[in-house]
Amino acid sequence: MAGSKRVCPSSNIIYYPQMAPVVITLVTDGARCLLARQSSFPKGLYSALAGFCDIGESVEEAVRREVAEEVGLEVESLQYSSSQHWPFPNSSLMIACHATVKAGQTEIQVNQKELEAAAWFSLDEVATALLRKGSFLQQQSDALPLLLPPKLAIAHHMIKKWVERQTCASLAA
Ligand SMILES: NC(=O)C1=CN([C@@H]2O[C@H](COP(=O)(O)OP(=O)(O)OC[C@H]3O[C@@H](n4cnc5c(N)ncnc54)[C@H](OP(=O)(O)O)[C@@H]3O)[C@@H](O)[C@H]2O)C=CC1
Repeated sequence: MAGSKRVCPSSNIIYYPQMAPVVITLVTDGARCLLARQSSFPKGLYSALAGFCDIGESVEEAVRREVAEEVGLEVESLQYSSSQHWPFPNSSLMIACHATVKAGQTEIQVNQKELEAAAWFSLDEVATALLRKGSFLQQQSDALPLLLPPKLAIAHHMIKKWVERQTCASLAA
């Protein structure tokens, strides 16, 4: 709510709600997109790379740092996509970007402290995963295909946008 604040009745100090900026990046090498998972994710679920911005960083710097830290890749170019308020664990402003790495420099080095796995996925694999019917929770089972974040998450919409762009590009080619 705009203008939210609390005033301490004894000191009159005003406290405004805090919000943490988070960059979330969908990395592509031009043909594939990079998705990653943490061990805390439901089985089979992969998402875009996310991380809290550090103090003093621009969005561009945060994207480049997070991609380098989490998967050891250098971002060649990046483009802002969209944003979302995200209430978990505390209020975050998710800032979504699409990033491209150089075609010849795509070897992933997974940072095991942050991620359980990361991999490149083809347009077919991601498009098929997006089309799967049924709720996200109902899809959890032992033999799992690729699962993607639910529609309420900005990650879902970034992945969908990438599939749409790639599909248009491949039809035009
Ligand atoms: N809406 C969407 O589509 C998606 C949203 N997200 C959200 O993005 C956020 C970041 O993702 P991810 O890095 O994977 O998250 P994690 O929950 O893995 O957080 C990583 C670590 O960042 C540190 N940290 C730095 N600043 C903060 C802060 N202001 N608040 C909390 N922790 C902080 C904490 O480390 P320490 O405890 O060592 O201080 C934390 O454990 C999460 O809130 C996640 O829910 C992620 C993916 C998709």
